[in-house]
Amino acid sequence: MYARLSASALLGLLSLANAQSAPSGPEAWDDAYDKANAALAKLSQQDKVNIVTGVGWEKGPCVGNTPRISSINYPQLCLQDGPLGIRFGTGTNAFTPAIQAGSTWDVELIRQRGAYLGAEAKGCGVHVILGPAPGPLGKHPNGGRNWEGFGADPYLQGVAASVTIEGLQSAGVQSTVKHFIANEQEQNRETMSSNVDDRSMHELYLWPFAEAVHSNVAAVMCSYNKVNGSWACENDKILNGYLKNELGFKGYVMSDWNAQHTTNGAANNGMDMTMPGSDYNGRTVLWGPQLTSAVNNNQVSKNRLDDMVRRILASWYLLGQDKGYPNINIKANVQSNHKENIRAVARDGIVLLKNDNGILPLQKPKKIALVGSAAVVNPKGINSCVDRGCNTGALGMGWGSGTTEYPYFVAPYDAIRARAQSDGTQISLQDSDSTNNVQSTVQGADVAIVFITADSGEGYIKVEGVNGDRPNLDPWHNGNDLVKAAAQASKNVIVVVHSVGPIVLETILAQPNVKAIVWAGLPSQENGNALVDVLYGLVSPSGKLPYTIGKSMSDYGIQLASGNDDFKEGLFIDYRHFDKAGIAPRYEFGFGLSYTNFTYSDITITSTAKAGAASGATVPGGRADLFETVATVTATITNSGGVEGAEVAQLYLTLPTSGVPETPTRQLRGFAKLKLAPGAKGTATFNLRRKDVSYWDTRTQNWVIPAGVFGVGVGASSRDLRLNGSFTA
Ligand SMILES: OC[C@H]1O[C@@H](O[C@H]2[C@H](O)[C@@H](O)[C@H](O[C@H]3[C@H](O)[C@@H](O)[C@H](O)O[C@@H]3CO)O[C@@H]2CO)[C@H](O)[C@@H](O)[C@@H]1O
Repeated sequence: MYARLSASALLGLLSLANAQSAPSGPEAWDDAYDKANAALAKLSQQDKVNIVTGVGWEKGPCVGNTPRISSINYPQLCLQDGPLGIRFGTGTNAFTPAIQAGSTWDVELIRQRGAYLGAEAKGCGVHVILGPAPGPLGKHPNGGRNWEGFGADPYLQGVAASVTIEGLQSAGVQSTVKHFIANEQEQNRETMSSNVDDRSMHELYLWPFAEAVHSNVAAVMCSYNKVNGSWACENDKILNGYLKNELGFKGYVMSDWNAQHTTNGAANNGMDMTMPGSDYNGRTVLWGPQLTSAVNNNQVSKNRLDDMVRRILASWYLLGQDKGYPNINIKANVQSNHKENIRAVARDGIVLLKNDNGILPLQKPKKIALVGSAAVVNPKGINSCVDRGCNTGALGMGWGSGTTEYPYFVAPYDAIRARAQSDGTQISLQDSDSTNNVQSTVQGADVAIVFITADSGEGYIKVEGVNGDRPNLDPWHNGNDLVKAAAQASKNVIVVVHSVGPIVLETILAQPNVKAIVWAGLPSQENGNALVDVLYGLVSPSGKLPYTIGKSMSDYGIQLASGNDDFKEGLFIDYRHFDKAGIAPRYEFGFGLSYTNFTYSDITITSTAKAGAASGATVPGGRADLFETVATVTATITNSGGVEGAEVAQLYLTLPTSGVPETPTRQLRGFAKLKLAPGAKGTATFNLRRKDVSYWDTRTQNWVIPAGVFGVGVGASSRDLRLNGSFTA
């Protein structure tokens, strides 16, 4: 269980004071279901079919729409992307992408991000926001849509998705967690089968969805791919088996856009709403009149249709959307002060990877050289590429349906120039990626800051030959050569990386004059401001990597599937693979430097964990006792350096080996971010729930706490465990 933290908590709590409280607890649904049942009794069969069928692609104000049902005052329902903002909005913000939010490891900042996005959605009359997206989980370091989620670990994804949903729904908006499930790559996503074993499904891919259901998420979006041979949107095992029965999901399942394949298969196997209701040409419609015929012919039961409608109406009532919800206006001006959260997430997600001789923070240099096209704003305009489908100028997010329009964009050059003016620093700028002029740009500068990028996105857009997933982990635009050229001309090179995911840094690290690497991730509209905050030491960097940076792509031990994917790596993705294979990463999962130092001391462990299987009633998310605390670990963190900073203390658990099938060496099971003044101490508290100390037993189909000794490691990264202890179950 994650621990609550002090960094940003106050800001978050103050800003949420006016928000509605999020629906919580299993009882939250009871009242909603009573209302839904009363409304259902007033509906004709045609009304019911209308509630479950989108009106067709581009036939309404939102990316997804269902018709108004006046007899129960049910509105034209508006479903809109996405995970970081209101797609196609003009008076909205472009929130920081989820991968950057994951990189902050700051629970309250992430919750606030959700609440602010929810407030913007509600202000636009959007009933259903299509996010968050903890699927893909990130098993492929080059997966095109990984940046839409929070990082390559189910626990981190689960915590971040949960608090995002709680934030969104506290604003009165229905949240949709997606893409369900095992949609890990863009290549062939609409034809392939993800063949996943039962244990990996539970311990990796289903985990964040279970946490989302536990947070009472209103909707789940089924994905394009097949799962173990049948389409995700008509897959009885995953929709009825896992989601509705095992996890006790009370909301509704909507299709990804055009992910439905058959009328009856989808209806009879657990899908509840079809989106957008037609294909992109408006020709093929699988529900609507077809569903009516199927019900009239008894191919789909009336009970099943009622169940779909009841789930959709219950979610609408759960969020209180039956009372005074704003009219739909995607163009409403709803930005408020939300850019403060966007800057904070962009800044606190920056990971300092290298800082030789304390070159950072900058101390009023006389002259700075800025090198690279990513230093400046896209010269064609900040929103010139549809769904951000280009990598031109400074990078703020990946591309695809999970993007939104930027209301403004502060590029690194804009923010550094403003700071330089007040410091009296001279700036020379090269806003191209050509190596020819680097020497002259850099000449006479105290430091040269080189900007490099890597981009990816959704497969319906191709950017510079990339069809969504990246073909390699190299920087784009000749980034290695650009850094080399700068390092030949300057003794003090700082590399700033804006990237959707890992880049292989070996060429860059081979340049002795590269003194610092600032992993600035995907900072959205506050790109430059966030960077200046860190470069100049207005804050100490406090982000930690939400994925592993390997020394080569082959070190990840995984390749995109060209046909079906048998998920042969099982549980061993990202750091779990590096640990098992004994491969030293370049920068490990959870790594990040600071301008100060933290020392770890005084670990305490108390446990009531007893070996055995989970039991008890099913609540949203699974059996009730899975969410009960069975062990508590505390550690003292001291800021032993000279400046204020925030540390993300991480807890990794090692299960007993005897009697348990092969399990990763260690797995993240808790984290706490503590903001500490120089000399100050704080306590990181990790509450481990039954689920956190269990494995999925495929034989008994249950979570089991194994008998034996559990290893507990607490530290600054997955490979820097400063305190160790154990407990026995
Ligand atoms: O937006 C809702 C969900 O849609 C999926 O992405 C789709 C995206 O929204 C849509 O704009 C895009 O449409 C293009 C279509 O694929 C292409 O064939 C046609 O030529 O052009 C269309 C317009 O650009 O299709 C996307 C799916 O392929 C997302 O997966 C999901 O996450 C969104 O929430």
